[in-house]
Amino acid sequence: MAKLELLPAVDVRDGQAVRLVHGESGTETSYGSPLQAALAWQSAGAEWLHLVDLDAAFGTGDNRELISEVARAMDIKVELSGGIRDDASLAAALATGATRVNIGTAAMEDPEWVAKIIAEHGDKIAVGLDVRGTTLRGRGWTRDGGDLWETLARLDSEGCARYVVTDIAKDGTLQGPNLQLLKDVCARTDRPVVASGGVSSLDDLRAIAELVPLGVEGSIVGKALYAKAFTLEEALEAVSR
Ligand SMILES: O=C(O)c1ccccc1N[C@@H]1O[C@H](COP(=O)(O)O)[C@@H](O)[C@H]1O
Repeated sequence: MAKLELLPAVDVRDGQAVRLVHGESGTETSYGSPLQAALAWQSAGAEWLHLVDLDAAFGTGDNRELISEVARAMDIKVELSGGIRDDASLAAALATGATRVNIGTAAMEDPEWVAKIIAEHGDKIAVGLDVRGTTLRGRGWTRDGGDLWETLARLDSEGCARYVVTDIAKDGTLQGPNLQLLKDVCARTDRPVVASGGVSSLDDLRAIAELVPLGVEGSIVGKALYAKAFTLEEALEAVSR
């Protein structure tokens, strides 16, 4: 059976690595230098880094130069998110050498552009399905963006290669992932799914790994690593068999 990929997260706000609760602005806990965090995950054996420009996602500026510095310093694969909504921001994101980029708001607000970039860039484009219940949320998760299932069907028909599925109610809470949501998404698409939100323990990761045969390819891990609930080495070991 394929093993679950792990993507430790580095979310950047105002130049710092932070974690949010439910993705809400103002709930930041700061963890210092994004580059140091990213290098630490790489040294611990990560094969992927999930790198997010939160200011770009919230529309409160951007950390573009710092994000680029971090992405370029990595020898591992990078998934880049936050504020990628037009040709200029996509070009800047791809120019960092990121393995793939993750599109959130634009998939709801600018479907024609997203269909175009999926056609042009194939599996370099993932779409972030960030949901409360089954309602998508965009613009820093502050605005409703339509129905999950309608959007998933549309993106599937346009050839979207991969989805990053976040249950906002779980994100940053250490309350465990929404396994039912992941199963439901996998039942409606044959594209790989990356799980995001709520991982609190090695058992949570083992439970997500049980979904690999259904189509879950990876899991983002954020707060649990920063809170030292387990080490990345332990997490990689837990999902390696
Ligand atoms: O990761 C978070 O905690 C987060 C919180 C609030 C907003 C966005 C967040 N993360 C990432 O940003 C993209 C969406 O960015 P955009 O809508 O395309 O600008 C989302 O998919 C998450 O990867």
